[in-house]
Amino acid sequence: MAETYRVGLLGHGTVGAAFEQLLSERAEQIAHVTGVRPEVSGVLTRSRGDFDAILADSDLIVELIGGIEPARDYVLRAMRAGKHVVSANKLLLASHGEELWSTAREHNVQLRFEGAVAGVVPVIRVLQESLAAAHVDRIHGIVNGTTNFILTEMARGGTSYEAALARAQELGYAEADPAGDVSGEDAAAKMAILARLAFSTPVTLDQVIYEGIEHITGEDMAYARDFGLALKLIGTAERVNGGISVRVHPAFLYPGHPLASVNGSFNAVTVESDAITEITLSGPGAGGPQTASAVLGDVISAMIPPASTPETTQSLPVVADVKSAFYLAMEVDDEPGVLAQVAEILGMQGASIKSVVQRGIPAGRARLVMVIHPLLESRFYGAVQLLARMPFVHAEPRAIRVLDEEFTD
Ligand SMILES: NC(=O)C1=CN([C@@H]2O[C@H](COP(=O)(O)OP(=O)(O)OC[C@H]3O[C@@H](n4cnc5c(N)ncnc54)[C@H](OP(=O)(O)O)[C@@H]3O)[C@@H](O)[C@H]2O)C=CC1
Ligand SMILES: N[C@@H](CC=O)C(=O)O
Repeated sequence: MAETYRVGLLGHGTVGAAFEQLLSERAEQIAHVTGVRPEVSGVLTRSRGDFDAILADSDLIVELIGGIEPARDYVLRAMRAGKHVVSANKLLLASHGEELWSTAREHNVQLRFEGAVAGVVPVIRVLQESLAAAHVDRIHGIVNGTTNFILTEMARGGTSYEAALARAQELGYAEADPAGDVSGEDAAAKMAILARLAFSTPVTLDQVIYEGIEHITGEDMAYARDFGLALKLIGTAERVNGGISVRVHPAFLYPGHPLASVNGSFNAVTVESDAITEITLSGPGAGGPQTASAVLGDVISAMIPPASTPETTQSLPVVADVKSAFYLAMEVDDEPGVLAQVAEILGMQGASIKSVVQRGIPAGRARLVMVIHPLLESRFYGAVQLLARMPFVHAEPRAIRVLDEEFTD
Protein backbone atom coordinates (compact mmCIF):
# COMPACT_ATOMS: atom_id res chain seq x y z
CA MET A 1 0.00 0.00 0.00
CA ALA A 2 1.52 3.31 -1.14
CA GLU A 3 2.08 6.06 1.39
CA THR A 4 -0.24 9.08 0.99
CA TYR A 5 1.05 12.56 0.08
CA ARG A 6 -1.43 15.24 1.13
CA VAL A 7 -1.95 18.19 -1.21
CA GLY A 8 -3.79 21.25 0.13
CA LEU A 9 -5.48 23.05 -2.77
CA LEU A 10 -6.07 26.80 -2.58
CA GLY A 11 -8.44 27.86 -5.38
CA HIS A 12 -10.89 25.70 -7.29
CA GLY A 13 -11.56 27.71 -10.44
CA THR A 14 -10.45 26.99 -14.02
CA VAL A 15 -7.03 25.62 -13.08
CA GLY A 16 -7.79 24.39 -9.54
CA ALA A 17 -10.74 22.21 -10.62
CA ALA A 18 -8.77 20.83 -13.59
CA PHE A 19 -5.84 20.09 -11.24
CA GLU A 20 -8.03 18.15 -8.79
CA GLN A 21 -9.50 16.10 -11.64
CA LEU A 22 -6.09 15.37 -13.21
CA LEU A 23 -4.64 14.39 -9.86
CA SER A 24 -7.44 11.92 -9.20
CA GLU A 25 -7.01 10.44 -12.70
CA ARG A 26 -3.23 10.11 -12.38
CA ALA A 27 -2.88 9.22 -8.66
CA GLU A 28 -2.71 5.47 -9.20
CA GLN A 29 -0.01 5.71 -11.86
CA ILE A 30 2.01 8.20 -9.78
CA ALA A 31 1.75 5.82 -6.80
CA HIS A 32 2.93 2.94 -8.95
CA VAL A 33 6.00 4.86 -10.14
CA THR A 34 6.90 6.75 -6.96
CA GLY A 35 5.52 4.58 -4.19
CA VAL A 36 3.65 7.66 -2.92
CA ARG A 37 -0.01 8.42 -3.75
CA PRO A 38 -0.92 12.13 -3.90
CA GLU A 39 -4.41 13.10 -2.80
CA VAL A 40 -6.18 16.40 -2.27
CA SER A 41 -6.53 16.77 1.50
CA GLY A 42 -8.53 20.00 1.47
CA VAL A 43 -9.83 22.74 -0.84
CA LEU A 44 -10.07 26.46 -0.12
CA THR A 45 -12.28 28.89 -2.05
CA ARG A 46 -14.03 32.08 -0.98
CA SER A 47 -16.97 30.01 0.28
CA ARG A 48 -15.39 26.71 1.29
CA GLY A 49 -12.59 25.45 3.55
CA ASP A 50 -10.36 26.92 6.25
CA PHE A 51 -6.73 27.75 5.45
CA ASP A 52 -5.28 26.80 8.87
CA ALA A 53 -7.03 23.42 8.86
CA ILE A 54 -5.89 22.73 5.28
CA LEU A 55 -2.30 23.74 6.11
CA ALA A 56 -2.22 21.45 9.15
CA ASP A 57 -3.49 18.56 7.06
CA SER A 58 -1.12 18.94 4.05
CA ASP A 59 2.41 18.02 3.04
CA LEU A 60 2.36 20.51 0.16
CA ILE A 61 0.23 23.52 -0.77
CA VAL A 62 -0.91 24.28 -4.33
CA GLU A 63 -1.84 27.95 -4.70
CA LEU A 64 -4.28 28.59 -7.58
CA ILE A 65 -6.16 31.58 -6.21
CA GLY A 66 -4.38 34.27 -8.21
CA GLY A 67 -3.77 37.93 -7.34
CA ILE A 68 -1.55 39.24 -4.56
CA GLU A 69 -3.49 38.95 -1.31
CA PRO A 70 -4.43 36.63 0.31
CA ALA A 71 -2.29 34.41 -2.00
CA ARG A 72 0.98 35.97 -0.78
CA ASP A 73 0.05 35.53 2.88
CA TYR A 74 -0.97 31.87 2.37
CA VAL A 75 2.18 31.00 0.39
CA LEU A 76 4.46 32.61 3.01
CA ARG A 77 2.63 30.91 5.89
CA ALA A 78 2.80 27.54 4.15
CA MET A 79 6.56 27.81 3.58
CA ARG A 80 7.18 29.05 7.14
CA ALA A 81 5.31 25.93 8.30
CA GLY A 82 7.84 23.83 6.34
CA LYS A 83 5.51 22.94 3.45
CA HIS A 84 6.55 22.89 -0.21
CA VAL A 85 4.47 25.21 -2.39
CA VAL A 86 3.46 24.99 -6.05
CA SER A 87 1.91 28.10 -7.60
CA ALA A 88 0.89 29.28 -11.07
CA ASN A 89 0.55 32.88 -9.87
CA LYS A 90 2.73 35.04 -12.14
CA LEU A 91 1.43 38.31 -10.72
CA LEU A 92 2.50 37.25 -7.23
CA LEU A 93 5.93 35.97 -8.32
CA ALA A 94 6.64 39.01 -10.48
CA SER A 95 5.71 41.36 -7.63
CA HIS A 96 7.04 39.54 -4.53
CA GLY A 97 9.37 36.89 -5.95
CA GLU A 98 12.45 37.83 -3.89
CA GLU A 99 10.51 37.69 -0.61
CA LEU A 100 9.00 34.33 -1.56
CA TRP A 101 12.24 32.75 -2.81
CA SER A 102 14.20 33.90 0.22
CA THR A 103 11.51 32.47 2.51
CA ALA A 104 11.70 29.17 0.62
CA ARG A 105 15.51 29.11 1.07
CA GLU A 106 15.28 30.06 4.75
CA HIS A 107 12.83 27.24 5.49
CA ASN A 108 14.45 24.73 3.17
CA VAL A 109 11.29 24.12 1.16
CA GLN A 110 10.60 24.14 -2.57
CA LEU A 111 8.64 26.86 -4.33
CA ARG A 112 7.80 25.59 -7.81
CA PHE A 113 6.00 27.65 -10.47
CA GLU A 114 6.21 26.01 -13.91
CA GLY A 115 2.53 26.78 -14.60
CA ALA A 116 3.09 30.51 -14.03
CA VAL A 117 4.82 31.09 -17.39
CA ALA A 118 3.62 29.81 -20.78
CA GLY A 119 1.17 27.22 -19.40
CA VAL A 120 2.41 23.72 -20.01
CA VAL A 121 5.58 24.79 -21.90
CA PRO A 122 8.42 23.75 -19.54
CA VAL A 123 10.43 26.95 -19.86
CA ILE A 124 11.04 27.44 -16.12
CA ARG A 125 12.57 23.99 -15.74
CA VAL A 126 14.69 24.50 -18.84
CA LEU A 127 16.05 27.84 -17.59
CA GLN A 128 16.64 26.60 -14.03
CA GLU A 129 18.07 23.20 -14.90
CA SER A 130 18.96 22.43 -18.52
CA LEU A 131 20.31 25.92 -19.30
CA ALA A 132 21.69 26.66 -15.83
CA ALA A 133 25.19 26.87 -17.32
CA ALA A 134 24.28 29.01 -20.34
CA HIS A 135 24.95 32.74 -20.36
CA VAL A 136 21.56 33.85 -21.69
CA ASP A 137 21.65 37.00 -23.82
CA ARG A 138 18.03 37.28 -24.79
CA ILE A 139 14.63 35.68 -24.30
CA HIS A 140 11.71 36.57 -26.46
CA GLY A 141 8.40 35.08 -27.30
CA ILE A 142 4.64 34.93 -27.06
CA VAL A 143 3.70 34.37 -23.42
CA ASN A 144 0.01 35.21 -23.22
CA GLY A 145 -2.50 32.74 -24.62
CA THR A 146 -5.54 35.02 -24.47
CA THR A 147 -4.07 37.80 -26.61
CA ASN A 148 -2.54 35.35 -29.06
CA PHE A 149 -5.94 33.68 -29.39
CA ILE A 150 -7.65 37.05 -29.96
CA LEU A 151 -5.09 38.19 -32.54
CA THR A 152 -5.27 34.84 -34.34
CA GLU A 153 -9.07 34.93 -34.50
CA MET A 154 -9.07 38.54 -35.73
CA ALA A 155 -6.40 37.76 -38.34
CA ARG A 156 -8.52 34.92 -39.73
CA GLY A 157 -11.19 37.54 -40.37
CA GLY A 158 -14.81 37.76 -39.37
CA THR A 159 -14.23 37.80 -35.60
CA SER A 160 -14.36 41.04 -33.65
CA TYR A 161 -12.01 41.83 -30.79
CA GLU A 162 -14.93 41.61 -28.33
CA ALA A 163 -16.18 38.26 -29.65
CA ALA A 164 -12.67 36.77 -29.61
CA LEU A 165 -12.09 37.93 -26.02
CA ALA A 166 -15.44 36.49 -24.91
CA ARG A 167 -14.48 33.14 -26.49
CA ALA A 168 -11.05 33.19 -24.77
CA GLN A 169 -12.86 33.69 -21.45
CA GLU A 170 -15.25 30.80 -22.19
CA LEU A 171 -12.30 28.55 -23.01
CA GLY A 172 -10.64 29.36 -19.66
CA TYR A 173 -7.63 31.14 -21.17
CA ALA A 174 -8.26 34.59 -19.70
CA GLU A 175 -7.51 35.77 -16.16
CA ALA A 176 -10.43 36.34 -13.75
CA ASP A 177 -10.13 39.98 -14.85
CA PRO A 178 -9.10 39.85 -18.51
CA ALA A 179 -7.88 43.46 -18.35
CA GLY A 180 -4.56 41.99 -17.20
CA ASP A 181 -4.32 39.94 -20.39
CA VAL A 182 -5.23 42.57 -22.97
CA SER A 183 -3.23 45.36 -21.30
CA GLY A 184 -0.03 43.28 -21.57
CA GLU A 185 0.35 43.12 -17.76
CA ASP A 186 0.08 39.32 -17.61
CA ALA A 187 2.76 38.92 -20.30
CA ALA A 188 4.88 41.55 -18.53
CA ALA A 189 4.71 39.58 -15.26
CA LYS A 190 5.82 36.44 -17.09
CA MET A 191 8.69 38.28 -18.80
CA ALA A 192 9.80 39.62 -15.38
CA ILE A 193 9.95 36.04 -14.06
CA LEU A 194 11.87 34.82 -17.12
CA ALA A 195 14.31 37.75 -16.91
CA ARG A 196 14.83 37.08 -13.18
CA LEU A 197 15.77 33.46 -13.92
CA ALA A 198 17.79 34.12 -17.05
CA PHE A 199 19.88 37.02 -15.74
CA SER A 200 19.94 36.15 -12.00
CA THR A 201 19.03 39.70 -11.05
CA PRO A 202 15.91 40.93 -9.27
CA VAL A 203 13.26 42.00 -11.80
CA THR A 204 9.78 43.09 -10.79
CA LEU A 205 6.64 43.76 -12.80
CA ASP A 206 6.91 47.52 -12.29
CA GLN A 207 10.25 47.51 -14.14
CA VAL A 208 8.73 46.02 -17.29
CA ILE A 209 7.60 48.43 -20.01
CA TYR A 210 4.42 47.07 -21.51
CA GLU A 211 1.76 47.84 -24.05
CA GLY A 212 -1.25 45.64 -24.81
CA ILE A 213 -3.57 44.89 -27.68
CA GLU A 214 -6.60 46.98 -26.66
CA HIS A 215 -5.81 49.59 -29.29
CA ILE A 216 -5.35 47.17 -32.19
CA THR A 217 -7.98 47.90 -34.83
CA GLY A 218 -9.51 45.97 -37.69
CA GLU A 219 -7.53 48.30 -39.94
CA ASP A 220 -4.24 47.15 -38.39
CA MET A 221 -5.26 43.55 -39.02
CA ALA A 222 -6.21 44.36 -42.63
CA TYR A 223 -2.82 46.03 -43.12
CA ALA A 224 -1.11 42.89 -41.75
CA ARG A 225 -3.15 40.70 -44.13
CA ASP A 226 -2.38 42.93 -47.16
CA PHE A 227 1.35 42.79 -46.47
CA GLY A 228 1.41 39.11 -45.47
CA LEU A 229 2.48 39.96 -41.90
CA ALA A 230 1.46 38.42 -38.59
CA LEU A 231 0.56 40.68 -35.65
CA LYS A 232 1.61 39.26 -32.26
CA LEU A 233 2.08 40.42 -28.66
CA ILE A 234 5.82 39.91 -28.14
CA GLY A 235 7.74 39.85 -24.87
CA THR A 236 11.50 40.50 -24.84
CA ALA A 237 14.09 40.36 -22.07
CA GLU A 238 17.66 41.10 -23.10
CA ARG A 239 21.04 42.36 -22.01
CA VAL A 240 21.54 45.96 -23.14
CA ASN A 241 24.58 48.20 -22.42
CA GLY A 242 25.59 46.34 -19.28
CA GLY A 243 21.99 46.27 -18.01
CA ILE A 244 18.78 44.56 -19.04
CA SER A 245 15.66 45.61 -20.89
CA VAL A 246 12.35 43.83 -20.37
CA ARG A 247 9.34 44.83 -22.45
CA VAL A 248 6.08 43.66 -24.02
CA HIS A 249 4.37 45.17 -27.05
CA PRO A 250 2.47 44.22 -30.21
CA ALA A 251 4.67 43.76 -33.27
CA PHE A 252 4.32 42.85 -36.93
CA LEU A 253 6.31 39.78 -37.96
CA TYR A 254 7.34 38.66 -41.42
CA PRO A 255 5.91 35.24 -42.39
CA GLY A 256 9.24 33.41 -42.05
CA HIS A 257 9.69 34.55 -38.44
CA PRO A 258 9.50 31.54 -36.08
CA LEU A 259 6.86 33.25 -33.91
CA ALA A 260 4.63 34.20 -36.88
CA SER A 261 3.09 30.73 -37.06
CA VAL A 262 2.41 30.37 -33.30
CA ASN A 263 -1.37 30.61 -33.29
CA GLY A 264 -4.39 30.37 -31.02
CA SER A 265 -3.66 29.93 -27.32
CA PHE A 266 -0.20 28.54 -28.06
CA ASN A 267 2.86 30.25 -26.57
CA ALA A 268 6.50 30.05 -27.67
CA VAL A 269 9.67 31.17 -25.94
CA THR A 270 13.07 31.49 -27.61
CA VAL A 271 16.19 31.55 -25.43
CA GLU A 272 19.35 32.89 -27.07
CA SER A 273 22.90 32.50 -25.86
CA ASP A 274 26.26 32.50 -27.63
CA ALA A 275 27.08 28.95 -26.65
CA ILE A 276 23.74 27.33 -27.46
CA THR A 277 22.69 29.65 -30.35
CA GLU A 278 18.96 29.40 -29.66
CA ILE A 279 16.29 27.08 -28.32
CA THR A 280 12.58 27.54 -28.91
CA LEU A 281 9.94 25.86 -26.79
CA SER A 282 6.29 26.07 -27.71
CA GLY A 283 2.95 24.60 -26.75
CA PRO A 284 -0.40 25.41 -25.12
CA GLY A 285 0.06 28.58 -23.05
CA ALA A 286 -3.25 28.78 -21.23
CA GLY A 287 -6.28 26.74 -20.22
CA GLY A 288 -7.31 24.71 -17.17
CA PRO A 289 -6.23 21.16 -18.11
CA GLN A 290 -3.03 22.41 -19.78
CA THR A 291 -1.90 24.48 -16.79
CA ALA A 292 -3.02 21.73 -14.39
CA SER A 293 -0.61 19.39 -16.12
CA ALA A 294 2.32 21.75 -15.42
CA VAL A 295 1.15 22.17 -11.80
CA LEU A 296 0.89 18.41 -11.23
CA GLY A 297 4.36 17.96 -12.77
CA ASP A 298 5.67 20.37 -10.12
CA VAL A 299 3.85 18.50 -7.36
CA ILE A 300 5.42 15.22 -8.42
CA SER A 301 8.87 16.84 -8.57
CA ALA A 302 8.42 18.22 -5.06
CA MET A 303 7.16 14.86 -3.75
CA ILE A 304 10.08 12.77 -4.85
CA PRO A 305 13.69 13.20 -5.89
CA PRO A 306 14.01 12.95 -9.69
CA ALA A 307 14.00 9.31 -10.83
CA SER A 308 17.43 8.13 -11.94
CA THR A 309 15.93 5.45 -14.18
CA PRO A 310 12.59 5.57 -16.00
CA GLU A 311 10.04 3.19 -14.50
CA THR A 312 7.50 1.28 -16.59
CA THR A 313 3.90 1.10 -15.40
CA GLN A 314 2.46 -1.11 -18.12
CA SER A 315 3.32 -3.07 -21.24
CA LEU A 316 1.65 -1.58 -24.30
CA PRO A 317 1.76 -3.21 -27.75
CA VAL A 318 3.90 -1.38 -30.31
CA VAL A 319 1.71 -0.69 -33.35
CA ALA A 320 3.46 -0.96 -36.72
CA ASP A 321 0.61 -0.09 -39.10
CA VAL A 322 -0.66 3.47 -38.71
CA LYS A 323 -2.58 5.90 -40.92
CA SER A 324 -0.61 8.37 -43.03
CA ALA A 325 -1.20 10.72 -45.91
CA PHE A 326 1.08 10.24 -48.93
CA TYR A 327 2.55 12.00 -51.89
CA LEU A 328 2.71 9.52 -54.78
CA ALA A 329 4.62 10.21 -58.01
CA MET A 330 4.54 7.92 -61.06
CA GLU A 331 5.70 7.95 -64.64
CA VAL A 332 2.83 6.57 -66.73
CA ASP A 333 1.76 6.24 -70.39
CA ASP A 334 0.05 9.44 -71.47
CA GLU A 335 -3.03 7.64 -72.77
CA PRO A 336 -6.78 7.80 -72.20
CA GLY A 337 -7.97 5.67 -69.29
CA VAL A 338 -4.65 5.50 -67.41
CA LEU A 339 -5.66 8.00 -64.74
CA ALA A 340 -8.97 6.16 -64.28
CA GLN A 341 -7.15 2.82 -63.79
CA VAL A 342 -4.73 4.37 -61.28
CA ALA A 343 -7.69 5.80 -59.35
CA GLU A 344 -9.45 2.42 -59.45
CA ILE A 345 -6.43 0.53 -58.06
CA LEU A 346 -6.00 3.08 -55.31
CA GLY A 347 -9.74 2.98 -54.57
CA MET A 348 -9.67 -0.84 -54.27
CA GLN A 349 -7.23 -0.41 -51.36
CA GLY A 350 -9.33 2.33 -49.79
CA ALA A 351 -6.98 5.14 -50.89
CA SER A 352 -8.77 8.38 -51.66
CA ILE A 353 -7.07 10.98 -53.85
CA LYS A 354 -6.90 14.49 -52.44
CA SER A 355 -5.23 16.21 -55.40
CA VAL A 356 -3.66 15.29 -58.74
CA VAL A 357 -1.27 17.04 -61.06
CA GLN A 358 -0.36 15.53 -64.45
CA ARG A 359 2.46 16.85 -66.63
CA GLY A 360 3.42 15.61 -70.07
CA ILE A 361 7.03 14.41 -70.49
CA PRO A 362 8.83 13.13 -73.61
CA ALA A 363 8.23 9.72 -75.21
CA GLY A 364 4.45 9.80 -74.87
CA ARG A 365 4.57 9.61 -71.10
CA ALA A 366 3.24 11.74 -68.26
CA ARG A 367 4.35 12.39 -64.69
CA LEU A 368 1.42 11.85 -62.36
CA VAL A 369 1.76 13.36 -58.89
CA MET A 370 -0.97 12.97 -56.30
CA VAL A 371 -1.64 13.51 -52.61
CA ILE A 372 -3.55 10.68 -50.97
CA HIS A 373 -5.75 11.19 -47.89
CA PRO A 374 -4.63 9.35 -44.72
CA LEU A 375 -5.10 5.57 -44.78
CA LEU A 376 -3.43 2.56 -43.19
CA GLU A 377 0.10 2.41 -44.55
CA SER A 378 -0.19 -1.34 -45.31
CA ARG A 379 -3.17 -0.63 -47.60
CA PHE A 380 -1.38 2.24 -49.31
CA TYR A 381 1.73 0.16 -50.00
CA GLY A 382 -0.54 -2.67 -51.22
CA ALA A 383 -1.88 -0.26 -53.83
CA VAL A 384 1.64 0.89 -54.75
CA GLN A 385 2.73 -2.73 -55.34
CA LEU A 386 -0.25 -3.30 -57.63
CA LEU A 387 0.46 -0.07 -59.51
CA ALA A 388 4.13 -0.97 -59.95
CA ARG A 389 3.06 -4.13 -61.80
CA MET A 390 0.83 -2.31 -64.30
CA PRO A 391 2.17 -2.15 -67.89
CA PHE A 392 1.34 1.56 -68.13
CA VAL A 393 3.54 2.40 -65.09
CA HIS A 394 7.23 2.95 -65.84
CA ALA A 395 9.87 2.92 -63.08
CA GLU A 396 9.07 2.44 -59.36
CA PRO A 397 6.32 4.75 -58.08
CA ARG A 398 7.74 7.14 -55.49
CA ALA A 399 5.94 7.57 -52.18
CA ILE A 400 6.70 10.07 -49.42
CA ARG A 401 4.56 10.64 -46.34
CA VAL A 402 2.79 13.98 -45.98
CA LEU A 403 2.48 15.37 -42.45
CA ASP A 404 -0.36 17.69 -41.44
CA GLU A 405 -2.53 17.07 -44.45
CA GLU A 406 -4.39 20.37 -44.00
CA PHE A 407 -1.24 22.22 -45.08
CA THR A 408 -1.10 20.47 -48.44
CA ASP A 409 -3.85 22.53 -50.10
N1 LIG B 1 -6.50 30.09 -16.56
C1 LIG B 1 -5.32 29.84 -17.09
O1 LIG B 1 -5.19 29.43 -18.25
C2 LIG B 1 -4.08 30.03 -16.28
C3 LIG B 1 -4.11 30.57 -15.02
N2 LIG B 1 -2.95 30.73 -14.32
C4 LIG B 1 -2.96 31.25 -12.97
O2 LIG B 1 -3.59 30.29 -12.10
C5 LIG B 1 -4.24 30.95 -11.03
C6 LIG B 1 -5.72 30.54 -11.01
O3 LIG B 1 -6.32 30.94 -12.23
P1 LIG B 1 -7.80 30.47 -12.62
O4 LIG B 1 -8.03 29.08 -12.17
O5 LIG B 1 -7.93 30.79 -14.07
O6 LIG B 1 -8.67 31.48 -11.76
P2 LIG B 1 -10.21 31.38 -11.37
O7 LIG B 1 -10.67 32.78 -11.19
O8 LIG B 1 -10.93 30.51 -12.32
O9 LIG B 1 -10.21 30.64 -9.96
C7 LIG B 1 -9.75 31.25 -8.78
C8 LIG B 1 -10.11 30.39 -7.60
O10 LIG B 1 -9.55 30.99 -6.45
C9 LIG B 1 -10.56 31.20 -5.46
N3 LIG B 1 -10.32 32.43 -4.74
C10 LIG B 1 -10.25 33.69 -5.23
N4 LIG B 1 -10.04 34.58 -4.23
C11 LIG B 1 -9.99 33.85 -3.09
C12 LIG B 1 -9.81 34.17 -1.72
N5 LIG B 1 -9.66 35.43 -1.34
N6 LIG B 1 -9.80 33.18 -0.83
C13 LIG B 1 -9.98 31.89 -1.23
N7 LIG B 1 -10.17 31.51 -2.48
C14 LIG B 1 -10.16 32.49 -3.42
C15 LIG B 1 -11.86 31.30 -6.24
O11 LIG B 1 -12.89 30.99 -5.34
P3 LIG B 1 -14.45 31.05 -5.73
O12 LIG B 1 -14.65 29.77 -6.49
O13 LIG B 1 -15.13 31.06 -4.41
O14 LIG B 1 -14.61 32.28 -6.54
C16 LIG B 1 -11.62 30.27 -7.34
O15 LIG B 1 -11.94 28.99 -6.87
C17 LIG B 1 -4.00 32.45 -11.27
O16 LIG B 1 -2.86 32.85 -10.57
C18 LIG B 1 -3.76 32.53 -12.77
O17 LIG B 1 -3.00 33.65 -13.12
C19 LIG B 1 -1.73 30.35 -14.84
C20 LIG B 1 -1.65 29.81 -16.08
C21 LIG B 1 -2.81 29.63 -16.91
N1 LIG C 1 -4.43 34.45 -18.91
C1 LIG C 1 -3.22 33.76 -19.18
C2 LIG C 1 -3.32 32.38 -18.64
C3 LIG C 1 -2.02 31.70 -18.58
O1 LIG C 1 -1.05 32.16 -18.02
C4 LIG C 1 -2.97 33.70 -20.67
O2 LIG C 1 -3.92 33.94 -21.43
O3 LIG C 1 -1.84 33.41 -21.06
